[in-house]
Amino acid sequence: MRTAYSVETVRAAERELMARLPEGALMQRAAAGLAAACADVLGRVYGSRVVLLVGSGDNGGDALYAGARLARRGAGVRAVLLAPGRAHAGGLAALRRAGGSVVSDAGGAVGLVEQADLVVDGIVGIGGKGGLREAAVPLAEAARRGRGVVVAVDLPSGVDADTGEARGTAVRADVTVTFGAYKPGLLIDPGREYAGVVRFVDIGLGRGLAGGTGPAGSPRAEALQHADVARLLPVPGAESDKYRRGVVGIAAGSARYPGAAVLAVGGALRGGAGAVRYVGPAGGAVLARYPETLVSERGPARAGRVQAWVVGPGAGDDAATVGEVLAADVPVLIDADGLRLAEVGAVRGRGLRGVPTLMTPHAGEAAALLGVEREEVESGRLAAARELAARYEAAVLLKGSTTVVAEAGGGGAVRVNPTGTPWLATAGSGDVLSGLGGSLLAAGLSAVDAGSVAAYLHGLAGRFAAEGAPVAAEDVAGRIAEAWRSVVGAGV
Ligand SMILES: NC(=O)C1=CN([C@@H]2O[C@H](COP(=O)(O)OP(=O)(O)OC[C@H]3O[C@@H](n4cnc5c(N)ncnc54)[C@H](O)[C@@H]3O)[C@@H](O)[C@H]2O)[C@@H](O)CC1
Ligand SMILES: [K+]
Repeated sequence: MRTAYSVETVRAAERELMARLPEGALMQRAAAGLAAACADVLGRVYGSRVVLLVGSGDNGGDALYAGARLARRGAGVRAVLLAPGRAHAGGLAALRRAGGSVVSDAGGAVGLVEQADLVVDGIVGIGGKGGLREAAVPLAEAARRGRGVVVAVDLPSGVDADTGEARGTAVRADVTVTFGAYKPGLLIDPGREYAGVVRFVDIGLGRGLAGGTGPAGSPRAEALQHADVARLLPVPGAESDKYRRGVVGIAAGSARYPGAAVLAVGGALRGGAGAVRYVGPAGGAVLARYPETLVSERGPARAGRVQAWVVGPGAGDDAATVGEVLAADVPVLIDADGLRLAEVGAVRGRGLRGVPTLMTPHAGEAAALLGVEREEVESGRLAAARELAARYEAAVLLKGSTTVVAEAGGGGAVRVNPTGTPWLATAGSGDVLSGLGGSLLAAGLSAVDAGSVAAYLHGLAGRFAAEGAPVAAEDVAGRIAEAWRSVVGAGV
């Protein structure tokens, strides 16, 4: 599991560690890791042109000390000071001693940045408030246009460490070297995208973080890795028959949208449930594609036993079916039209009774439910998912460039999916995901586990299907088994 901690928690752990170490030791650890990463991306340090963008805090200090190390190895290092007079004094002296030089006119440094082999972004780190200040914007833009590699110190300047929000311009890094702990903003878009490849440098915070208690001490975001997913996947025992493996009911599709039902069933069949029961007006289309489906002519309440329901994909305006499904005392996944048709009170009531519900909106649907603009959800995914999870007392999987999963009530760490691909933004791909998630719910996974495992497999399947080209939702469904095998094959 890759875990990310809030700034507050990281700071507390740093304080605890600093009290036990000689002054400046932590910064030296950070700078050594940063310099090593810079040397790696440069390949050849000697003779390379390095420009440091240096702000007024310790983030700039890290950049200056790392710059000194590179200068000692023969790089030409120049530091552009965004706040001359407030730059880290020790770091500045170290750089000068190592033969580096200082440029105090930030405005005149654009050309230098464009021509550099390496630009080190030490403008702000976890102490950053708001977006990049005005003076830094032309430099961030020059770094992006320029020919060199951009390495961000701790996190790309302009990105909010706790949320991944980027207000206005932010530095676009190729590599981010982060210290002590991942920050949520490195796992969640848009921050994740600005960060590029994230390299972790252990500065010894582990004990402070692990010892933290209460909400401040626990991780704020976590990303499953192969081994975590492998542990969560349902495995049929020798004595399992199809009913013990769970039956998932799919109440989806309409005369107008039969395809949504077919895709949801396609996802569900690959998700580990023993059988898939379909309820709705698209039974003919479903059977034509998946003859193994148990098709019922009756409504959800009389369709026969299921261990979980999926309701909503392509459901049109069938509020009665949504209400019937929500009244069942089994886990329910609500997607697409179902989200609009589900009454808040009915969903909350389930949560308060302890019956799991997983809602799977994309940003537009989440915005409609929250009564805000879509952009607001996209730029603050973590907050939006938590807010919905609190309002509905349900787990919320917010689909998008980074899919995030918040637990019912909105507290706890938010799961962030690391496997997505932009090619998954294709019609019907969400229907496959909902079937897959429902199947995992029926197999007994909790709402958060079912959602995050479904997103993980779906993302991997999407990557396998796409291989750099557009992909159809059917193709994604068809590669889920391969994704499953690759996760299990990686070993636990
Ligand atoms: N505290 C520690 O023990 C360690 C800190 N480290 C580094 O220190 C960083 C945190 O240092 P600081 O707490 O000094 O904070 P930062 O260096 O992140 O930024 C704070 C400074 O930037 C200014 N500032 C805030 N928002 C700004 C904005 N939007 N644009 C421009 N300037 C802005 C503030 O006035 C303040 O002077 C970490 O991100 C990490 O890089 C590392 O050296 C490891 C050890
Ligand atoms: K930075």
